[in-house]
Amino acid sequence: MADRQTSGAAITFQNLGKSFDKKGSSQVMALEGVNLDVPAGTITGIIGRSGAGKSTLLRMVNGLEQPTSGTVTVAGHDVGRAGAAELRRIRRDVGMIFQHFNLLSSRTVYGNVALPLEIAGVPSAEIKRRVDDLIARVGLEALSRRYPAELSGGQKQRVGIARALATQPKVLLSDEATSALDPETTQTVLKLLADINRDLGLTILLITHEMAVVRDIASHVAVIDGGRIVEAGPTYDVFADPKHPTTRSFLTGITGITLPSFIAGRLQAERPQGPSQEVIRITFAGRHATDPMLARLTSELGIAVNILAGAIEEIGAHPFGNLLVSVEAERAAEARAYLERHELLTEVLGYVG
Ligand SMILES: Nc1ncnc2c1ncn2[C@@H]1O[C@H](COP(=O)(O)OP(=O)(O)OP(=O)(O)O)[C@@H](O)[C@H]1O
Repeated sequence: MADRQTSGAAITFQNLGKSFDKKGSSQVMALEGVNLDVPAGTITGIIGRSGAGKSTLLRMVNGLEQPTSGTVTVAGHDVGRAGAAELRRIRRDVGMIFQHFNLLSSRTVYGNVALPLEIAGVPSAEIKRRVDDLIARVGLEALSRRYPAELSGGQKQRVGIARALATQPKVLLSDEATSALDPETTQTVLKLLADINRDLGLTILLITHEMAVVRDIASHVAVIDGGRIVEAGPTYDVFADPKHPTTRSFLTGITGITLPSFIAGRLQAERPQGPSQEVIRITFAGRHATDPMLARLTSELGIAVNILAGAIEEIGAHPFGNLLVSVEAERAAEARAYLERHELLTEVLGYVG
């Protein structure tokens, strides 16, 4: 994860709004009152559910959409007010990669990466030098004569990344770039993006609906919900102390820990009659992440806790973990209140009789 000194904002959204005309009379407010600084040199993640406004926000950065109100500033340029020539300059400074790669099927790997340079009128010897360099940077030297149809998804995205870097941009926009990839390939592409961020000092603004992507590479995060930024800051701070329900719900599922099948098969949503256990997910973060809270729950309140599954990992060198536990349903509310008082997050998953 990038954790570098930053020098000001690479992108600033100021009081940004965007509405679309809908068929009939009403309007869709895709974005409203968005204020956000994307610090230069960071990898910043924008996370939100489908329809939250992520793509619209991203598309404003390179002028593919115009704001209805407010401004987007990229490296000092007001994108919404830029004339044609200034917009061309901005677009050279802002590369973009896509979920479905958007490669030209009739061009080879080399041809796809060369395209932006051909359009910019770069001399062919210079194009060859730069394209060879870029293809090496993304590890595709052996495949430069292949066509997109002959590549895996991860290889196609590497071509997309090389092409986006061709004009030596200051900012790279990533539109769900790993959403179509399997988990292993996702990791290799995220690692490549992190390397590029570190080596080139490039600012990366990525949109995603997966908190795991944010956890893995973003030093900063903004959570978008219903067209508004509901929470933003350094990733660890947001993970350690999420304020908004949307952030909390994104966080609870990210470790991928699942209940053992003997419990999952018996889990019911309503508390049954008679003695039962409440199954709870506990998210550990912040200053209490490593405290022996469950032992204290038992010794201070006399509530026994059964551990069902768990994992602790690091986010930006800080501990962050999830535990699935069960406690006697009768005393579960008391147990959850105790844990919440000590700044742990709890979520009721169900009951077993
Ligand atoms: N060109 C358009 N015309 C009309 N409405 C639009 C247009 N583009 C987006 N919208 C609407 O704006 C809202 C935000 O859409 P947007 O595509 O930015 O969301 P998103 O968070 O990127 O969603 P997803 O993850 O599904 O791509 C949605 O209600 C969408 O229907």
